[in-house]
Amino acid sequence: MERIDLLLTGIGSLVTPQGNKPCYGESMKEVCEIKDAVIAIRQGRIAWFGPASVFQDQFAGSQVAVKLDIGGRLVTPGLVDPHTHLVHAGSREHELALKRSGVPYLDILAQGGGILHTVRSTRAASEQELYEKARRSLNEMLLNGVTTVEAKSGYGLSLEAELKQLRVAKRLDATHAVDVVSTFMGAHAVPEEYKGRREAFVDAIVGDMLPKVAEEGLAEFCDVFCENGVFSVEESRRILTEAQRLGLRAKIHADEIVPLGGAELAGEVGAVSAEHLLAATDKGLAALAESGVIPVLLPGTSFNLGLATHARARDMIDRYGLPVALSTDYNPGSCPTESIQLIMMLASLYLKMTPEEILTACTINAANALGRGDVIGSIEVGKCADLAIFDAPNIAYLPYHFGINHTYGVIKNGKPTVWNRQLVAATEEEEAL
Ligand SMILES: N=CN[C@@H](CCC(=O)O)C(=O)O
Ligand SMILES: [Zn+2]
Repeated sequence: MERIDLLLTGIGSLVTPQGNKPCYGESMKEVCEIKDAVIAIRQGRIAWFGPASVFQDQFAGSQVAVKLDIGGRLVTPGLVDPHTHLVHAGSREHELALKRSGVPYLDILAQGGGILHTVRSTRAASEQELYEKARRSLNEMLLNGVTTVEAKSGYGLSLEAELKQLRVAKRLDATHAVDVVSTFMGAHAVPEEYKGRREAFVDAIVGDMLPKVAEEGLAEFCDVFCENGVFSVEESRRILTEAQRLGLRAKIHADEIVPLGGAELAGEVGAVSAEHLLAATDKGLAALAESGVIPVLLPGTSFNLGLATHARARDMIDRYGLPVALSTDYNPGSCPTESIQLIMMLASLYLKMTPEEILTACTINAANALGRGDVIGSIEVGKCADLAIFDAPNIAYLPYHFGINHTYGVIKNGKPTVWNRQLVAATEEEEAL
């Protein structure tokens, strides 16, 4: 083999889904496991992986720049978090007592709290303040084994404030080791100045915000909170269709609280993903399956909202053959956690997903929910060398031993960015310069 930049040896167990495409239904269980493995990395990409004995036989004489012994630990693809509200200011712990006393999420929003509280803080914050806060969250995610994350806007709800959020996400993508994929979500709530003038706000999204976001290349996706009292199916259709016309791909916060028909709309417009889906009907799930829409499930949100029901992952996988993905939904209201490992545990507990399905949902299916299945999400020759190293003997151990961080190391584009549980100094390129 040509020169190897980094050789990872002593991998106790390498576990990965296979291929670039989403894994549908039953195939979510079909992960590949190699014990006593080696991964060779060249120019940030995976050059070879397989059993150590085969490496010894075939490439023993290769020139290796750096060799790292993984010490018998578990290696998986870097985890992908495909649904977060990463960039925002402030927090909402003052709403905790209200929430715990049983006031519903949508009532808090209708009273001007919830998302609208975060909109006020985010509008008041400087770009640098937003950047610093989101950077700390990204560090937490990286320490959890995450190497790519999606970030939605939607706490600006005015042209300037939405652009401000999206510019911060773009800057983070350029400066932080974790890749940040941007989604424009101007349709996250109707802002106070448009109270009683919903149509005018949708006009502003379609007429002012979307064209500017597209022109400045600030987002790849467009998302809408399609929910009772937030945006109707008709309004969501109008926004997403216009976004698609401008080259953005569609995502939908669909059927989170009531079965409004968001899943059906996702199928109709050919959305890349439909997210939440707690209340999705059978018709809605069939529509996802027919159109190849990826369901992104967020068990941290139903858990933290104290709901008695969770998304029907078993039906989605077993009956509809859907390619389920998982995500934190990190946001300051319904799910203030950066911990994808907590989500793995909740997916096991509440969604009854197996460890293999959970790994697939957090890697190749999540990568496809971001349109990146060809470059990340599985350990394949030629793909980005994005890897998570866990202090765990096998993948079942991750949801089993809960409430701690199992990450020992993270390799991003072939470089160690977390090692021995610590961020490596050059994780943020800006600071390294
Ligand atoms: N449901 C809508 N949006 C977010 C919550 C945002 C917030 O409460 O600040 C979600 O996905 O859960
Ligand atoms: Zn969300």
